[in-house]
Amino acid sequence: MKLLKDILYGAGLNAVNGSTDILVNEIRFDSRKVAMDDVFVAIKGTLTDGHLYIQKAIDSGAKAIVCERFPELLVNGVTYVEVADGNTALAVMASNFYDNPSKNLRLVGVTGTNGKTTISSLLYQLFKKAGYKVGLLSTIKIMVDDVAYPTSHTTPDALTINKYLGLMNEAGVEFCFMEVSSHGIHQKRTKGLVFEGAIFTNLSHDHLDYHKTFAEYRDTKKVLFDELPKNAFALSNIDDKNGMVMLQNTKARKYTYALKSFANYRGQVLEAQFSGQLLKINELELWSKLIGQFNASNMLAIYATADLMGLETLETLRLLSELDNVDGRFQYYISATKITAIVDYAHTPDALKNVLATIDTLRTGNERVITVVGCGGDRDSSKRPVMGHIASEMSSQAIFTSDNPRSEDPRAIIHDMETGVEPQNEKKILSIENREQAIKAACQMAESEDIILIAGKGHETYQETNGKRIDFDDFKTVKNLLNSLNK
Ligand SMILES: CC(=O)N[C@H]1[C@@H](OP(=O)(O)OP(=O)(O)OC[C@H]2O[C@@H](n3ccc(=O)[nH]c3=O)[C@H](O)[C@@H]2O)O[C@H](CO)[C@@H](O)[C@@H]1O[C@H](C)C(=O)N[C@@H](C)C(=O)N[C@H](CCC(=O)O)C(=O)O
Ligand SMILES: Nc1ncnc2c1ncn2[C@@H]1O[C@H](COP(=O)(O)OP(=O)(O)OP(=O)(O)O)[C@@H](O)[C@H]1O
Ligand SMILES: N[C@H](CCC[C@H](N)C(=O)O)C(=O)O
Ligand SMILES: [Mg+2]
Repeated sequence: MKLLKDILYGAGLNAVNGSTDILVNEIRFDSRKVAMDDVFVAIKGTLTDGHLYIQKAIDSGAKAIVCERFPELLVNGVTYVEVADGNTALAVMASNFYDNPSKNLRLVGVTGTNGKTTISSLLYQLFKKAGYKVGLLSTIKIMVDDVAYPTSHTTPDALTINKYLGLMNEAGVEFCFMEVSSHGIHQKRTKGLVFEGAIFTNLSHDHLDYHKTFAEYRDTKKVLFDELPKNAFALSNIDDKNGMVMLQNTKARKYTYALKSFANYRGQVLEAQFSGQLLKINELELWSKLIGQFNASNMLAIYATADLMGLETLETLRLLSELDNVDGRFQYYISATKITAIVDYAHTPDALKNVLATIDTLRTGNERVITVVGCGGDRDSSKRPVMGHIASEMSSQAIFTSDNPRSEDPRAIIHDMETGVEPQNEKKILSIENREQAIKAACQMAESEDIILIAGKGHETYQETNGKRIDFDDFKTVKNLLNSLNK
């Protein structure tokens, strides 16, 4: 139990009705989860408005309500607190509730369209290898040092974030790396966290269903940098045209990294092969098992962060060369007949283009590239024709299929992808709604030395249709199919 007035410290109160000198049990923002003596925070959402459920929360035992406007009828014995913004109040309250755990961590946030999971997971691995206790909040999982927890979001809600940061405090964790998604920033899930640094990777087409315009999407990401304290570091990829924009208004110390332009941390690919690449970072050389220009950029961001956080240079280079790819990011399997199957989480046009360009640089002869790809339902539909175009243009054969159709008709999603295919590429495409059948068709078509790319789902172990998740794993599926087809 905690005192309501302590939890509310800094939450931006406009008005109070009732006493805040009361003990409350838990903070809840979903009336369906409220129990006796909880405080309920009403949030205006995208589908509904938490203010509609205030009475329900009280009926379930809430003894305090935090909201943006008081209901018409106030219930005796319940404390009502009016705040300017429900999401901000929730984040501040969550931080107070768990004793402001971010203050006791060296916390770094990673934002950008692509590369967040790769960079934060590899930073976690790097600092672990260097002997520290480390935390991670990523799309794939949450790590409290060695203990893994499942997660449903890239950047979870503020209560979940602070709960895990609190567990990290208890476990003696010193460093924590977290992905900061644009939804997370927009919904203030990270508000009030004390960051030691922030990293910007890149910005390309995604989530325009939610943010409406590219400028709004960019400005949302920028908020992470605008809110950094003076002693923090702001590290940005200036190969990206929005890299400098991120640094424009920050009070933090500014650092840049780039493969193509002059920057504090400059990188260059000296040599590339399937098993890895040799990079030059400033005047030093680094071997990386991760390949592709985009991973050279990721390695540069990781090296720079380690440097800014005080890790010793030569030790960093040695440990970086040992790091393995993250699950579902360019994860490959070579079959008995030398067909290479690559599973990659490319679910944006830019990522798909990059991964296909990387595959192209690794081709040594006439190998064919067969791409299996779909686009998510209930997500930005404007990326579908663009991804359809890229897959058909950059592959020898593209098979369009389903990738978490959610509430949408999978055939309609595939149709959206098909509209992006140029007439000259039409003969290169095939549409197979069932993802397993699509992968099977790719395996049947492939011959020795050919490359199969299965894009979009990466580490995911499910296919989501109409709110139901069935087990599905691209990597296991392709491996089993290649074996059972004696390929
Ligand atoms: C679009 C979006 O981001 N939605 C998030 C948002 O939900 P919402 O705005 O839809 O909420 P709502 O359903 O309108 O409800 C409003 C409020 O009423 C409350 N409510 C609702 C019903 C009821 O009976 N009682 C009640 O109290 C809800 O708990 C909520 O507080 O707030 C919820 C709580 O934090 C999130 O779980 C939810 O994520 C949904 C499930 C989601 O799919 N989000 C994705 C798009 C997302 O956030 N993705 C990013 C990654 C993107 C990337 O990296 O590419 C992420 O960080 O994971
Ligand atoms: N720096 C980068 N630039 C462009 N593409 C990248 C970069 N890093 C990774 N990718 C591509 O994007 C895909 C997703 O990478 P990753 O999971 O690291 O991104 P993310 O930002 O965490 O994505 P999400 O928004 O889903 O959390 C990878 O599988 C790869 O194809
Ligand atoms: N973080 C991204 C992941 C997309 C992954 C793809 N497999 C899909 O389901 O659309 C999102 O929630 O939009
Ligand atoms: Mg991620």
